[in-house]
Amino acid sequence: MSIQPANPPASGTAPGSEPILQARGVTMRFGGLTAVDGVDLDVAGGEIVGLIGPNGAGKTTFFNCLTGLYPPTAGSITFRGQRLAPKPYRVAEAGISRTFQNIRLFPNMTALENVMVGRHCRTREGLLSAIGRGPRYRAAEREARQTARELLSFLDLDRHASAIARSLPYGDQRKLEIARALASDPGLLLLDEPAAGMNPRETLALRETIFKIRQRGLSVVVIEHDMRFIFNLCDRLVVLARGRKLTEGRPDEVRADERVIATYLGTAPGTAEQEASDAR
Ligand SMILES: Nc1ncnc2c1ncn2[C@@H]1O[C@H](COP(=O)(O)OP(=O)(O)OP(=O)(O)O)[C@@H](O)[C@H]1O
Repeated sequence: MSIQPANPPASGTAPGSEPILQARGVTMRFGGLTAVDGVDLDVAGGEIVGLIGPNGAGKTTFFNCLTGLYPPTAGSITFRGQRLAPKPYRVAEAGISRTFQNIRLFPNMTALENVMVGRHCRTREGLLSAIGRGPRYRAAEREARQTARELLSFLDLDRHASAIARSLPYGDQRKLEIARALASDPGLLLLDEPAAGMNPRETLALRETIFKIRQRGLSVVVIEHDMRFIFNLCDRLVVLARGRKLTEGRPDEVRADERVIATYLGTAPGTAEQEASDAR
């Protein structure tokens, strides 16, 4: 008997297919400190992967390497078969987008404008076109606005379209960051502690949102300290400790791994049913 996942990936992008992301031997040294030490990571199309580990394990540094914010000291990153140049705008153009641990919205712009900014790397209009505001510029602007509206609606934020970003409730600001990251039309979304500061109801809604994102055909890698959230979300978990990969596997495998329990978990995370009950 086969067990159907509760939220199967979009058709044609089943986990186990050719990886869209391949990171090999990624290493990042800061002076004498090796923050990330020879980490490999494969992510399949439509897969949701959790990156967990104690504080200082190197999770965010690894994200920073994947997104070109830090050129890794060693190793390579290949996305959709192309080796990535370690430059954030190149990585965004290639189709990897991210959110940050601390919210990085433009606080005094509206929600709609924040998402439109995220569309920028997909518009071809240069400075002269922008100054002249010719027909091509206006068409690109119209397209960006339409995409931004669609994404606000996808994340159930349409009522906030004209609101100034900093005035939004905290959970909605986090969702707005995701909308902005989706505006660049990525194939892979990296979320750095998306549930931080959320209440149980918001966390549960976030899980559903990430499943919906996967249904659009994206792969997602999530860093998160909320163990119940991450164990009930991911197809696969990768555990980092002191910059190295301690282990990886399905949530049930990782949950039972003695080293993970000793290094990080302490006790087993709660079930999806407990999560739903807390949110009520
Ligand atoms: N720019 C930097 N310069 C020097 N050291 C850094 C830098 N960024 C991170 N580190 C160090 O690298 C190590 C890994 O940090 P990192 O933030 O990647 O861990 P993390 O697993 O994301 O932790 P947390 O869960 O607390 O966010 C830490 O010892 C940190 O102090």
